[in-house]
Amino acid sequence: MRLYLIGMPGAGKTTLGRSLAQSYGVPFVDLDAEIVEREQRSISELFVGQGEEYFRQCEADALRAVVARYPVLVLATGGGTPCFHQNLELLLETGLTLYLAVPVPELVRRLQHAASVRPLLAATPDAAALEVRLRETLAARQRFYERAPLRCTAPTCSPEVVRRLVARYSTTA
Ligand SMILES: Nc1ncnc2c1ncn2[C@@H]1O[C@H](COP(=O)(O)OP(=O)(O)OP(=O)(O)O)[C@@H](O)[C@H]1O
Ligand SMILES: O=C(O)C1=C[C@@H](O)[C@@H](O)[C@H](O)C1
Ligand SMILES: [Mg+2]
Repeated sequence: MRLYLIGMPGAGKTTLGRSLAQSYGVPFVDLDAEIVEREQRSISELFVGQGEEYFRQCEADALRAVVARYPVLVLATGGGTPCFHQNLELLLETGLTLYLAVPVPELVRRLQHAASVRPLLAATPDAAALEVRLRETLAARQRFYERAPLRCTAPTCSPEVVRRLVARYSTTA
């Protein structure tokens, strides 16, 4: 089975994805890392140098390549992945998608020292500006994220909790 993690920047897709994959004993792929590998440039270089549209095309291409290569994996998507190029439809058709729902104040706590390396959050000089940016972004993305059949709400999103959710879903679906 392919398990896809979606959610806002800072939701913990990479962190949780890596430990979930380890506990299932299946490959872990981070889509942002995959894009960097394919393009041989950092996410910031792609965003700033080529623009968001170019980045979104790289992201869509990388997603399709990963899905074709791995019948079984845990995939940490990028924060915007489900919102462009029919990527959400692909995720819903080819695997089980879990939305990591984390309240904005918690995202601010996690990201305030790391926003500058995230291009979409780069121009946020302080926590208040970061919070505004995150709220706007979430408002635009929620309708995509909420189509995931599974959702886990912080602070309970441990690998154990997610494994239970997946097991319950798999026996009832
Ligand atoms: N459950 C958690 N509790 C507290 N902090 C966490 C938790 N999960 C992740 N973090 C911290 O939050 C930050 C962001 O986590 P992570 O990089 O996994 O998020 P992400 O969803 O992959 O973000 P992005 O979309 O930017 O790639 C990291 O500093 C990480 O250590
Ligand atoms: O939320 C977003 O749109 C992004 C999140 C990151 O994971 C990267 O995919 C990139 O910085 C864009
Ligand atoms: Mg990540």
